[in-house]
Amino acid sequence: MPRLGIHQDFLQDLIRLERPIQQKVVETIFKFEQSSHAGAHLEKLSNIRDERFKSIRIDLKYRGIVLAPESGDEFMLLRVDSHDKAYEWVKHRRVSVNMVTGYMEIRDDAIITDTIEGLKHTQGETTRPLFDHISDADMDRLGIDDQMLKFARMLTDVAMLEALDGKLPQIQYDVLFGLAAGMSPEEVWNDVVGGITHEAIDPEDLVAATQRMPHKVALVEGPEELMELFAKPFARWRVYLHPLQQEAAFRSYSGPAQVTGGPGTGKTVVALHRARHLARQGGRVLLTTFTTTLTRSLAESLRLLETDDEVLSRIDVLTVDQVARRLVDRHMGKFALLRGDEEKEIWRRIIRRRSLDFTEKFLQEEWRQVVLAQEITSSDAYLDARRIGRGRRLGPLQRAKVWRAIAEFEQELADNNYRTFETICVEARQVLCELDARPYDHVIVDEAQDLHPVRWRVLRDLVAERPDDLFIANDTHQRIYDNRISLNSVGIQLAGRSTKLKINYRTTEEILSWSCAMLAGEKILDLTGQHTTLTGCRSEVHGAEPELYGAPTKSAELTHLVEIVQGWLDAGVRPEEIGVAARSEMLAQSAAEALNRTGIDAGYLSRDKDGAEGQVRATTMHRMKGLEFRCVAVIGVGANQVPYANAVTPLEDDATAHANDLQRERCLLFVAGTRARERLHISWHGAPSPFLNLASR
Ligand SMILES: Nc1ncnc2c1ncn2[C@@H]1O[C@H](COP(=O)(O)OP(=O)(O)OP(=O)(O)O)[C@@H](O)[C@H]1O
Repeated sequence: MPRLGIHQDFLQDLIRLERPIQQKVVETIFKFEQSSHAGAHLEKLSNIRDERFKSIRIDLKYRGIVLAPESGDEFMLLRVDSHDKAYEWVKHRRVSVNMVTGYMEIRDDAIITDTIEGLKHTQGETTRPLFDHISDADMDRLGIDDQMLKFARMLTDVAMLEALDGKLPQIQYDVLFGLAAGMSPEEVWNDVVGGITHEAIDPEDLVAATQRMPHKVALVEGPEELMELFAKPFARWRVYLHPLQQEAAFRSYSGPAQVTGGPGTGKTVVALHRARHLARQGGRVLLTTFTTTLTRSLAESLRLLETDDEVLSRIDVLTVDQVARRLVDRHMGKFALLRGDEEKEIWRRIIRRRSLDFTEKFLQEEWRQVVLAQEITSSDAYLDARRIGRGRRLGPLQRAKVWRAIAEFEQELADNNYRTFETICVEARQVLCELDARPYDHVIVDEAQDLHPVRWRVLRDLVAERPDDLFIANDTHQRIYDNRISLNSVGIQLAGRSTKLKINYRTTEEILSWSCAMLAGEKILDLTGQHTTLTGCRSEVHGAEPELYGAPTKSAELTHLVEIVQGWLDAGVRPEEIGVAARSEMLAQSAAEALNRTGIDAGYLSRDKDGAEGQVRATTMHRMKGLEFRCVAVIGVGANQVPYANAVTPLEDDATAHANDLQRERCLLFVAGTRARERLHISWHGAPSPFLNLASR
């Protein structure tokens, strides 16, 4: 039976077709696949450059362009358009096989030849060629063929290259784009070309070329799946993975491994595919992340990816705290969870009783960031402990006083059978030590950059040390809490098992580069303690520049927000595709109220509550982490709100902590901005945040 696949590079055009035409495309594809003789559906085209292109009738007016190899049953749908436009598109197109990657490529031959001719006449002596630092040998090694080399050598600026996007063979375009963006040939090789085929390449064998690139061709299973692909283009990740994503998700690792990459590069997608892959092989998998909001979103995506209940039943999607709590509940009996306000009250009592010159926030953090993080259980160990980034310096006497306060706090927890999330984790490890077998075969962690060391230790103990035990998706540029750890310190050695993704699939290049500028110059460390950067992280989609707006007052800012959101809704964006983020809960709630007052249905996203269908989502910047929206408004980005003064240690108390806190606030704004797929609106009242000046410089 013939099969008609869809090439990913052309899917976007199919998605833009009107719904009734999409429906007819679906019917055509399935009629084609059910026929015993595919040729009967295909029509020969005259006066075209490459006769392997055929046409298929969609209806009276529309035609599809199909690539039909000389032999075999695998066909590929490339384009659907009105009769004349479809013909115009295919007239000068040529298909070839790249002699380095072995992949099939399609180009508009006429436009490339004409451009080369045109450039011959316009070239000045003084303009420096764009690629004069790249040798022919490197170009050849990266798969640039003769025609493209001629073209590349004539370019003097990247805009000339971008003008031909969609007309050039896609991977060669990406190679040139990467080199023009300053990537070295090695980086381009690793990131774009992604490997070399060791088979002999036959330039005429399109079937073999197509088989080498399964990630580029979707063979959809049935009409429903295809219609869904059209309706939810952002679910494309289910069928197409970049070769690096593919490699990271399906490889077998000899121990813990990680996938890193800037925002929107598909780390969560890799984590989801890996969870399914390991569960399909029979493993018990924990897919875990930071917040319950994120576990709900992961569970939803997982159900899109896998429909087999038996496979799904082998994957638990839980936060680390939920897993730890289950273990402690089951094996240690009931306890009372200490609420945040109750904990503060205990610290306050201790401070009063002991007449201490510390705030309850300081003691709380000292307990979490030093004592629990380093598993300190004695006064001597605390006196010797490293307190990097803890703000206020403590002399020996003060340390002794703090330790007494902490010991009293821990005693009070024990006496009253109280637990905090962190102490539950500590006890969960004791439970795990005594179990005969570990509960999971594989643990997959998403948004791992923010986990506290006590949670990392639980994760380490949930699975025995074995191949494919831990898989960690993270981006430390998006670290928004105070947990700077090195994995080595919690017994997790990556030993180079690491993949870095660079193509952003979520955000436009305009939004991405604006957001990245906010972190320029910041020294960010990865989970192994090495310096990491966002260099090379890029998007291939372009759109509007982020909009910035300063209002005189908070109420004027909210009025403007309502207008912006209304504008997006009027343009056809669905309410749940709009996110509003603020630094404080209060402002995010005010935004939801302001929208509701004008008749726009908006809901506040909290720990326990997602927004409902048909509602604009408003929430804190923290809670935006890991989510995405078509349009995002980040509000309250004023000098008095971002950075948030209470979250920043004064410079005079501790310069390191001060710098760390400022960096974290910057990362927070970066996270909020990079949630936007198409439109980003940033506003403030009063003076703008100093971070914005830096970002727009
Ligand atoms: N191979 C792909 N093809 C098409 N879309 C993709 C692909 N990989 C990821 N995406 C889409 O890109 C967006 C971002 O993916 P994902 O959330 O996995 O990125 P991330 O790296 O985890 O992001 P962040 O760190 O910012 O939370 C999603 O809409 C996802 O569906």
